[in-house]
Amino acid sequence: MINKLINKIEQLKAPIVVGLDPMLSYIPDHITKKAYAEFGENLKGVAEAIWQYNKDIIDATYDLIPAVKPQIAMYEQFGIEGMIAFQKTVDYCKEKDLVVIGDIKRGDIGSTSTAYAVGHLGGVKIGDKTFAGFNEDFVTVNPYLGSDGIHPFLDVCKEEKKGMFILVKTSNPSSGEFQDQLVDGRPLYELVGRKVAEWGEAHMGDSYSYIGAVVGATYPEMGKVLRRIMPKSYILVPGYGAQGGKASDLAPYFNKDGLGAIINSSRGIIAAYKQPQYQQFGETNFADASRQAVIDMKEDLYQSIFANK
Ligand SMILES: O=C(O)c1cc(=O)[nH]c(=O)n1[C@@H]1O[C@H](COP(=O)(O)O)[C@@H](O)[C@H]1O
Repeated sequence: MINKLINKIEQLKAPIVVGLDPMLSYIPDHITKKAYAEFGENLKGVAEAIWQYNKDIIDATYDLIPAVKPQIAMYEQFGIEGMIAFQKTVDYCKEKDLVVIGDIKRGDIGSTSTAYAVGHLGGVKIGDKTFAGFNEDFVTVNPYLGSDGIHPFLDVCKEEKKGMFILVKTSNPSSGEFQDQLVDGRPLYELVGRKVAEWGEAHMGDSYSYIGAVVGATYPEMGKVLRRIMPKSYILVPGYGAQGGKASDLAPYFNKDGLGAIINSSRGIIAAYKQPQYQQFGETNFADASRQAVIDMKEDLYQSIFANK
């Protein structure tokens, strides 16, 4: 799957992931009204609205982007109905040939991690048939329980030819509270980065490992160091746009081959119509605003990162 992701990034010249993090407050009235009329003003109605909103955004952007990252919490908050919307979104994106990164941030004791890995990347055998669960292509994984929480994911990734992005240095303001603590004189995130590189070397695609890392766009200095520590790991970079990460800071996340990083934007794309620069699209044409925001992000990254290389 890492080979497919890289091929698509190269083909489209777009190291971009659109984060599908729907919030009820982003969904235009015409969509919620229709969904409520059909399914009621309840969780089923909300889930239908989320699904229709996602579908319109996917239809408007899928030809420009290699990958999407649905964030499971945004669906989980609506209970089982939200999870059905999550599954419909994953399936639809796969129909559109997008690489799907399930942002699930899991990681637990070994036996529990196995269940997470099977549920999201693998399948369960019932009788003589195997049934896939959510069936994403990649997931995000939290390594801070230690390697027994990671190994089950490594095994399932190898078997299913899928991949994962392991949290190394997260984009949020308090990420340093624990991740920057010094261990033998080096920050903890570096130690985790070294482990990601080590796991990655044993799980290589053609040129990059299918074991990647998450490093926030908001910490470019650390991104530079981590790029060197994990040369063969793809870096998923959240924090561009809504969290203040700037394209001009992102060059160090890429390798000399112009590859090695993929930049996520969620609110900046899916709720673009709410931003002043896309106001002219209006609420009705929210998906066209998202398309324009993807085009602008691609240009922004190109000008800042690749134009002078
Ligand atoms: O794993 C992630 O994707 C992630 C890691 C991280 O360090 N920071 C971070 O923001 N994310 C996710 O990336 C997305 C960022 O959303 P926006 O800030 O709206 O672009 C959310 O889904 C976050 O959960």
